[in-house]
Amino acid sequence: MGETVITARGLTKSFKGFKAVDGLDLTIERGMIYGFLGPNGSGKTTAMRMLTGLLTPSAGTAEVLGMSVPKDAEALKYHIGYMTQTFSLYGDLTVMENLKFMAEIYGLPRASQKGRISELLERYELTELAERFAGRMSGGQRQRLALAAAVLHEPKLLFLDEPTSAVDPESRRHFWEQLFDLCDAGTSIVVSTHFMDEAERCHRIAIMEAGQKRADGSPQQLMDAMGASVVELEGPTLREIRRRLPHVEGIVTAAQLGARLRVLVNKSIADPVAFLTSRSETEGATLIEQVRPNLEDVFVTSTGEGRQ
Ligand SMILES: Nc1ncnc2c1ncn2[C@@H]1O[C@H](COP(=O)(O)OP(=O)(O)OP(=O)(O)O)[C@@H](O)[C@H]1O
Repeated sequence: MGETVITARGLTKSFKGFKAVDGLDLTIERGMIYGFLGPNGSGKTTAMRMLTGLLTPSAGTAEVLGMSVPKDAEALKYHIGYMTQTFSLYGDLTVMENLKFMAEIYGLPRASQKGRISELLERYELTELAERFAGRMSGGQRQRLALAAAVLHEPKLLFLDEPTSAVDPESRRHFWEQLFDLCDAGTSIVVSTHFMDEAERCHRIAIMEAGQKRADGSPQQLMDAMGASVVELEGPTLREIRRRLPHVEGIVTAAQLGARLRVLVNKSIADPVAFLTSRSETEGATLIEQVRPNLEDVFVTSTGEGRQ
């Protein structure tokens, strides 16, 4: 096993008796992009805020970069970067002023500030925008500025809370390339998302639901270990089949995707295609074939909708 950057045991946060994060165990290794995948309210932000030392856990322990949080939060802040869900820089300061301000906050030596800021302006395509007020920038530009600010002090560990929720797919792809560059240069990254395609890019993910971790592993491991087979059906009567199937024992879920019905069949059924073909509920189907699982299937089988 590699060096560990985060270890959490039983991490819990209650707000007036409501457990936003409930007994979270985590082991995150260095050099990894680790994703929290979960719907709104599943506890991703709360977990991150505890791991950055900003929020005191109600129970459990966490060690981040060898420091105990929240006790060592002050020292930890110089070694981590945190990009929050909402833009946290100053709209009425320019790009340059924002970065200079952050450089002061992080205590970057004056002599190296200028060089580091120009390097980041260049890397994140902000040089031309240096005098623009941050409040006047597009979603994608703001996101690049927020990332530049979060890595100004060359943190060893970077937390990104739903970083691409407000940007278009092209900017999102570009942003992920930048994350892989950072990762390649030795930065470990923890990122939260509710996008499946984004989670699929992570080296490892935790699937979160109602404050608890439902699954943990690489996307491939999770797909391989899934407790269901995936079968797709075609035919003119898909909506009827869709209505009938959920009542059949052994069917986990059925959902239409374009011209196909995607059906998750419990792994206990050895030949899912033969099983579905023999059922009267699939009458009218012109094609029944097994396909490869994707992360959304894993998500469905490990969260409330599909858990047995
Ligand atoms: N300060 C707080 N006081 C009370 N309840 C809170 C507080 N912070 C979070 N919660 C609740 O805890 C739950 C988890 O919230 P959290 O923001 O961690 O989820 P999330 O997965 O990050 O979702 P989102 O994407 O919406 O931020 C939610 O039900 C939320 O309303």
